Amino acid sequence: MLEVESLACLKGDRLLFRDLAFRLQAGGLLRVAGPNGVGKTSLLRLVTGLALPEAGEIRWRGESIRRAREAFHGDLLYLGHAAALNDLLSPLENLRFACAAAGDAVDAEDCVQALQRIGLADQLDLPARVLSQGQRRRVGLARLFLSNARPLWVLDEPFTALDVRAVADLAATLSQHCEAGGMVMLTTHQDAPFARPPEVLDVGVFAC
Ligand SMILES: Nc1ncnc2c1ncn2[C@@H]1O[C@H](COP(=O)(O)OP(=O)(O)OP(=O)(O)O)[C@@H](O)[C@H]1O
Repeated sequence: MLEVESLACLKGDRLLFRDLAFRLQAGGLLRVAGPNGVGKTSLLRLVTGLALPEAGEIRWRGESIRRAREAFHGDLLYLGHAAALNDLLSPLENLRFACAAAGDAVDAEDCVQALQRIGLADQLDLPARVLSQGQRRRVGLARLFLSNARPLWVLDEPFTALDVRAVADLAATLSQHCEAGGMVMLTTHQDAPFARPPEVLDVGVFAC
């Protein structure tokens, strides 16, 4: 379980939010909501340990993520809002590099299958610089198919630039991960056809 208590976030000299709290249990799907600039991405960066909170505590399986950092990161998949691709490399090379950097032992065939499932069968070997925005987004999302062993998925705007069919497919993939006992925390400004409606955490409620 992911537990967040009394969280406060400082950006520069501005307190974005404080006293933010929530729990995410096995099978849970949490949508982080709120207007532009309220602090949704900032919250995800705190929860993933990429940034430090001004106050508060984040626990994973009952342990502070600061103390149990390695175990936490082994259980976590974080996809940021920008597709971090090397434009000179192909989708296949980018995906293999991302998996290797995260310490996931996946072979080339696994990566090919993941890219085919995400709809990039015809773009496997093109340089990433020629991909459309939606295709770039899909390269990052292909990691979902290689990350079932990681229970906690934290995704920043995963639906951005996807077409209607891809939005539906992604919503189904996230729903399946939750049904299998995983957890998903995501930001999005659009509705998606999840199997069950997500819980909503409105960051605006905690804004300063
Ligand atoms: N150094 C700084 N000083 C003051 N405010 C800052 C500083 N850095 C970032 N901010 C503010 O912190 C907030 C961070 O926004 P964040 O990206 O977390 O918002 P968001 O809710 O994800 O927005 P969006 O919906 O647009 O993606 C923004 O309002 C931004 O202007």
